[in-house]
Amino acid sequence: MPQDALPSSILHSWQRCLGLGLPVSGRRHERLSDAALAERRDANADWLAVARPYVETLFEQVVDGGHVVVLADRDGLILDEMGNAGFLDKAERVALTPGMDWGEGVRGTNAIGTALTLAETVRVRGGEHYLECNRLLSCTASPLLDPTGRPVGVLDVSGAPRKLGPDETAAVDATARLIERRLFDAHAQGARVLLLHPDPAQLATPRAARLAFGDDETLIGADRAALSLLAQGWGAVGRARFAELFGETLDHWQSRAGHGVALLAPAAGRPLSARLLAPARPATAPTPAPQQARPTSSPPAKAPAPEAAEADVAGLPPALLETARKLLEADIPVLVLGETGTGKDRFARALHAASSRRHAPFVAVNCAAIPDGLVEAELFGYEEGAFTGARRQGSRGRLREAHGGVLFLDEIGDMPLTLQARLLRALQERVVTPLGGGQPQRVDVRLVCATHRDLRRMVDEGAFRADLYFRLGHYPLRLPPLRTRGDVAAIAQRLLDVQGAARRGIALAPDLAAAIRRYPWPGNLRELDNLLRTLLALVDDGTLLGPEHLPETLREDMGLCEAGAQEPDDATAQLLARFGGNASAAARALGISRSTLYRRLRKNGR
Ligand SMILES: Nc1ncnc2c1ncn2[C@@H]1O[C@H](COP(=O)(O)OP(=O)(O)OP(=O)(O)O)[C@@H](O)[C@H]1O
Repeated sequence: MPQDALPSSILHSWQRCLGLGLPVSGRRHERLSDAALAERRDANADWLAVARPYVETLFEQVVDGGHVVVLADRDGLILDEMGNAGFLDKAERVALTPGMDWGEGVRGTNAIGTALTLAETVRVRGGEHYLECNRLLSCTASPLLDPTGRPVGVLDVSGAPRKLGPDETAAVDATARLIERRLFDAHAQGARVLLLHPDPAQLATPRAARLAFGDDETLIGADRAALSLLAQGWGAVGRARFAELFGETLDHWQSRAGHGVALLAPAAGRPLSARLLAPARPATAPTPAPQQARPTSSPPAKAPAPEAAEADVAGLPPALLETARKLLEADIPVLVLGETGTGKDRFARALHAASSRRHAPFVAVNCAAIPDGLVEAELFGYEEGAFTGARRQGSRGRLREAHGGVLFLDEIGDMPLTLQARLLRALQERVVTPLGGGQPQRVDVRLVCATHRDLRRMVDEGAFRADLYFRLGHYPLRLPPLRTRGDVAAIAQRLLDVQGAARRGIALAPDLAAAIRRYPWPGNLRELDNLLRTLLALVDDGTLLGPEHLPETLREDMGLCEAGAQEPDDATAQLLARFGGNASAAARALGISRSTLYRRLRKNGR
């Protein structure tokens, strides 16, 4: 064999097949009976349910009619296949169909079997297949590992050799990693999850590596990126303690870092930025065996701040929260700008939870919700009998209530002009004098303000005091509208997960995910979050959320109504009728996604 004529991975695979005495003409292999195949699918039901929605998306992305997308189990037995009818026929001829075994020892060098043997993404083109009959295929497969490093199955895209471009490998690999991420999330429920990356700005992106730790600080799950950052192998999972990996206990690190970004120094490798995710629900780690019980001297794990978890799912760069935290700690007022519903209030609470003042009060005042005449009394307090209607014993005022903690002035743009001067004075002098002539009181508050208004324009128009604006707006932070926060469907998926959708077997169908990506979300996170909460309240466990679950008004706004209005052609109408009008079931029977079915209906109906 001339050097470099073949990738070494293929050459070694050929040598393994030769060693097994496999004839290149192949042997006959029986298809598994329907009953046995159903049993194998049952045994793999958990990860198949996670993987299937991603397979549909991959199918839509890469498949041009000449390909199939395949899911096989960890032995290489094909469980599921999705493809265009024309190519399915071809696949059938080479037995690339459910119930057939594509392990390397049976079917020679091929993407499914060889990817499982090597535990890495593999591309096998045409003549690189060991069996002659498979040389009409070009395939890319990536093994799916659970967070302990155990292969659960394999994802494969196969087609005619000419039709596969270099992109397939990247798409298959990326989809496999997404599926593994979901397997990790399911596995790590209730555990402490650590995000890691050399660059802190990447911690909020899918590039962040992940580790999960059990109650006794043992590593119970990891992804490949995390292990490679720590120069560890899969053997560390289930064995290594946090302290062995990082030289201090997790409880200790957590008491220092909370849920903010902080540096961690791995025993091997360079320092990394890290952040602890707050679990979505109270930890339910298995009860430790008595001899493993945590020593009573170690500090108890801190209850996670729910606000921190919520800020995390909103697709905000963590650098934003970190910048705000630094301003707050330096006693510089934090001004948060953003359209309505972008999460300014939540952000302010997350900031408090991430700050050194998290155990001191967080006092929120909505300046737009208090009648003009009462804002002053509300903020500064009053002495007994200061004005008609005042409470007998007077009031301390919200500024003093926030003493030692954080005062959050929401809708600061709605504060009456007259009061702005008084607020400015209080901020400068750090003293408040209650209405009705009480003693001046010193206050120590850190200030966070928010508004959806354009304060600078208000200053130009004389509706907001310039001196107060310059006092508050040293470094305004703008929360981006939802439509510009990257993949809105991924944010929706995470919101669903936080609300327990995964536990109930509820997932987003690809066509709803696509509609969510297209829609501009004028009400931002409020609109998306409320919609998802409502859908979760309405649907049964195990539902694949599709456009049909949306309220009609939103379907119209999202432009999703026309498909139903078309006249389907006879054949498709009959098929739909056979499935009682259930488009999902009809699409599944055809091995296509529902949106492809609708597209086909529209085309044929015209
Ligand atoms: N980080 C988040 N995670 C999940 N949901 C969020 C998040 N931030 C905001 N939301 C959703 O949006 C709603 C509104 O959030 P919030 O009150 O913080 O927004 P806002 O920008 O202050 O709105 P407004 O300008 O109208 O006062 C919340 O009740 C919640 O449903």
